Amino acid sequence: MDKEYFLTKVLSCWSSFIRRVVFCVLRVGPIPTHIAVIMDGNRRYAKRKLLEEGAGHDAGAMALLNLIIYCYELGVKYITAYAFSIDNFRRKPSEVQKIMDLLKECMTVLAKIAKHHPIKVNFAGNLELLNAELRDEACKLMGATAEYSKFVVTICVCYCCTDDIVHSVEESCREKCYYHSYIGDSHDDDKDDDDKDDERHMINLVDIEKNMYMAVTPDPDILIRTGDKHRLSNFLQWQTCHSLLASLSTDWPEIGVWHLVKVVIDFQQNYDYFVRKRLQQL
Ligand SMILES: CC(C)=CCC/C(C)=C/CC/C(C)=C/COP(=O)(O)OP(=O)(O)O
Repeated sequence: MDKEYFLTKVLSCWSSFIRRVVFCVLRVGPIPTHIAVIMDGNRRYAKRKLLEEGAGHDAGAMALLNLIIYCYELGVKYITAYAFSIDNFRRKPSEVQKIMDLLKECMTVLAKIAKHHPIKVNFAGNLELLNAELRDEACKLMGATAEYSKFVVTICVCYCCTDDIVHSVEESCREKCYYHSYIGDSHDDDKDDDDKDDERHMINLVDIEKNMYMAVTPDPDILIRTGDKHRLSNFLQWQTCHSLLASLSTDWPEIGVWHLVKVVIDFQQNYDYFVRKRLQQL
């Protein structure tokens, strides 16, 4: 056997063994239910490594797939990734095309994984903005994995949180208008009935949250942003008001298992806060 191949195999078995041991130890404490990620720093990584720009996105896609596997092994139930914002359409056409090609490749890989593991795949965002072929692929994958619930991967494409809010308010208005025209106005003079009627026509928090693209997942416990930037970039700001923000200086393609471990330890050290906030929301 080739010596180099043998050494790589031994190292990979060893690191997978260490990872499993560390995950066992982490599982003694609370494990976050939902981790969301802003994958920043792909182009800077490519530049630093003297690679073509697209190679940074390739490495970023690989890093995402690895993180999905680590989260699955650790027992995190939901992972959500910001793959492409509506604003990203303003980037160079070649870069937009590169990310769309990677999206297609990721769909193929996730579809293969879902054949052997109960993984549900969601795409959140305005999918109307995708080309028809990608949109069909996305819908097919969502349909094929809809029954699974053990582990949920959500890829945010053509997504912006402000767009999600506007879309949800529009959807809620449509529902209420439908209700209004279907039930009809009450014509009696009873003030109590009128007040109840008004309430039924008003949009409330439950309507808005129910109609958001992200309604398929609970709010994230942790939001990780790489690339040494400390902003939300229009990603899940509605859903992250009580989330732990982990801003990492590493570029996305270099995120690894030890970053995940560190972030989860941070979550465990702040766990009382999350429990308190959750109880207040009930
Ligand atoms: C599912 C899927 C398609 C994932 C793989 C591709 C991937 C990592 C997409 C992220 C795209 C993006 C616009 C990242 C922002 O960082 P940037 O690249 O603009 O980095 P910079 O801050 O260095 O410019």
